[in-house]
Amino acid sequence: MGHLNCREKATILDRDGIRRALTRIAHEIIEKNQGVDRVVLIGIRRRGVPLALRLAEKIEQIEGAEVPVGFLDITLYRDDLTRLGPQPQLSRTEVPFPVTDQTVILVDDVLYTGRTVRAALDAIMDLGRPRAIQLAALIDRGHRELPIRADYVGKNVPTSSREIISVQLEDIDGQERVVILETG
Ligand SMILES: O=P(O)(O)OC[C@H]1O[C@H](OP(=O)(O)OP(=O)(O)O)[C@H](O)[C@@H]1O
Ligand SMILES: O=c1cc[nH]c(=O)[nH]1
Repeated sequence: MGHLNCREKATILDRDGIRRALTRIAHEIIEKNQGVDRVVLIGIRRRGVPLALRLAEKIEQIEGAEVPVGFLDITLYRDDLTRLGPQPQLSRTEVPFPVTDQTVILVDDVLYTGRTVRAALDAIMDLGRPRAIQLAALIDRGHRELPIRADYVGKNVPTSSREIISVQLEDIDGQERVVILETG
């Protein structure tokens, strides 16, 4: 990733680590929901998308049931971009199934302040009335600014605010790892 003036500090997860974390989360999703009847996955672009697809694949392998996967691009909903004014259109959003009465599992790579998730909740509420919304994050790095927590976490990583978590996935980045970068 193109983070300027960043020093790589440590690898948090390698390829196997990411795979194992997703396998565990897939099992936890099935257990918490007593199966996946009326469960749908929605990945937040960009890296929540391949993560949601991988979870769906694992759930199908474990449970033998297909779980619908949708995608949400919430950039225009972020409450720190209000200078742009109201935007009538969500770009590249695809949720081709009803969310009403479904348990929606939001999937993202990093949970930080919680602002992206708050915006995603707004976007989902605009689509219908889910039975419940749960959150899966590959990395929870702390520093929440809103009362939001994840139901499923790949790895909790205590960070300072000068650090950046960089999730790199084969599908987008050509390699598979999670690293911690130090800025400044
Ligand atoms: O909890 P938050 O403070 O909202 O941070 C988490 C979000 O930040 C990242 O996206 P970012 O906007 O950096 O874009 P990217 O996915 O292109 O890196 C990450 O993918 C999460 O969606
Ligand atoms: O460290 C961070 C914070 C937000 N989003 C990321 O991808 N990394």
